[in-house]
Amino acid sequence: SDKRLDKYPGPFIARWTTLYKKYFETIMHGAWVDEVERLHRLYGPIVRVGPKELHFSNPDAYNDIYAVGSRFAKDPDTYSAVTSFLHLFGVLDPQEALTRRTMIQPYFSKRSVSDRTWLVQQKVDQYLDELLLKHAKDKVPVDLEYALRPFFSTTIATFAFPDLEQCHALTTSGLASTVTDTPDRNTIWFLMKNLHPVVVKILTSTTTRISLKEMDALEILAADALQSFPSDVEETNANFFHILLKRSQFKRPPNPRKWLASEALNLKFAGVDTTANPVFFAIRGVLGSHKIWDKLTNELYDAWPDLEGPAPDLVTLEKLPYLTAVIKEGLRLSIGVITPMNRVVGEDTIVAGEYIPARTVIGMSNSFMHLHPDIFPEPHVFKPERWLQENSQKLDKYLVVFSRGPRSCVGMHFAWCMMYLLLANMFRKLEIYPTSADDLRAPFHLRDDFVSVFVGKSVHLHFERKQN
Ligand code: HEM
Repeated sequence: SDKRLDKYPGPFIARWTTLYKKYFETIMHGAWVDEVERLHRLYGPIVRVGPKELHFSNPDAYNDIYAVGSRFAKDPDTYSAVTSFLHLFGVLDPQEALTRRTMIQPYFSKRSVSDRTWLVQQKVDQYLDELLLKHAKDKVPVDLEYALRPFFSTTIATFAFPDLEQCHALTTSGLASTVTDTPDRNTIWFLMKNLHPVVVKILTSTTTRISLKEMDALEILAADALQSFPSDVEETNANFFHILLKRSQFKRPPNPRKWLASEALNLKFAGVDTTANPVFFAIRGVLGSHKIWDKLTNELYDAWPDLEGPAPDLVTLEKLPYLTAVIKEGLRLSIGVITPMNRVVGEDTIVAGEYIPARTVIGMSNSFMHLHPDIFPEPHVFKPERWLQENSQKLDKYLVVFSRGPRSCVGMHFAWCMMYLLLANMFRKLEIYPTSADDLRAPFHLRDDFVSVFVGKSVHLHFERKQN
């Protein structure tokens, strides 16, 4: 036990062992954040939740821990499931991460996303056609909880590799499609974090099998890119690997083929569940209230009166206030990464006005921001209107779904682009028929598996094409 932290209140057992936390993470199926909430009600705004670990609940602490200027490293224990991978997300050291982010960011910049929006629109069109074909009124309804993930998985892969079909080695080996495939659920984080790797491999055999095949495919793509580097491909036509290689010319991580493949695999790990969850909450919330549903469809109708004409571009959609509020509300309720993204204090420091000694592990779950009843009254209710009041802009600083600062999400603009296009097209082009209105308003719970997992009644839908 670390005596320097004795002044912070918390359960006695947590002073001595991390098993207290592990018990809630694993045996209690991801109930750690629920327990932390209970502890804050009992002990106040700073709780000692482990021998070296403090959790904060006051919104002021969030900026101190995560925002611009934060120089804390990621906590090796929290991220142990990913530190053996070669991708950026698994990098703990802030300096190393800074260098690695400059290699990846250009591909996901606002400009680059705007240049590649047509790829997303193409995927949205294909996806809606598929929904209409498979889930028309006389067919089985779609289970929305599972139906969104494949869309994001294919769209992310296509966005990263628009030229996938031109890789001869992949198309002839039949491996090309594994890049766009997705396992049912992307992660079993706490299993990966807390069990021996061999046991994990056996237990997660489906995920592992698909990921391994996908890794093979990505390594072939990587070898291709390495062979043709330096390439004369223009930036707008470049794939993710071309940009990574260009930006890492002078200092490249060792084993470039494996590094590139790992970086690409992580895009799905980082981008599929995280984006599918808010879209699920947005659709569920809109369909759950006729008032909200009407407002959204009217706004979309005004922006896109003639369905025969082209879909509105991203810039137009970004200016639609109600659609934007619907997405923000989806993001807020989904929480994003729900687990406290723990950081290690390098030198003695001040957080939320308190002196914190070096080597302390500190963190704050996004849920303490997104579900704060003083900031978001009736926090569990889907209310786009809360983002549309006078002074609502001040709420934006409490929406921390992409986290903040030097380790915040690099795929943020791309995620917004996918959410705008999918939701606008879905609600403008499709008549949507939920099979049960009650299911849309049933209580739900969020399980912590790093990214939040919805536990509640799913949403089942039929579709028809709107005539105009
Ligand atoms: C709404 C959807 C998304 C949410 C809520 C989200 C949220 C986050 C959060 C909270 C982090 C920081 C994690 C941490 O510190 O442990 C993060 C990192 C990251 N995200 Fe996202 N993300 C989303 C979509 C995406 C997409 C679509 C991509 C790319 C395809 C992406 C790529 C990444 C990468 C590469 C990192 C690692 C950054 C680093 O380690 O410095 N994300 N994301």
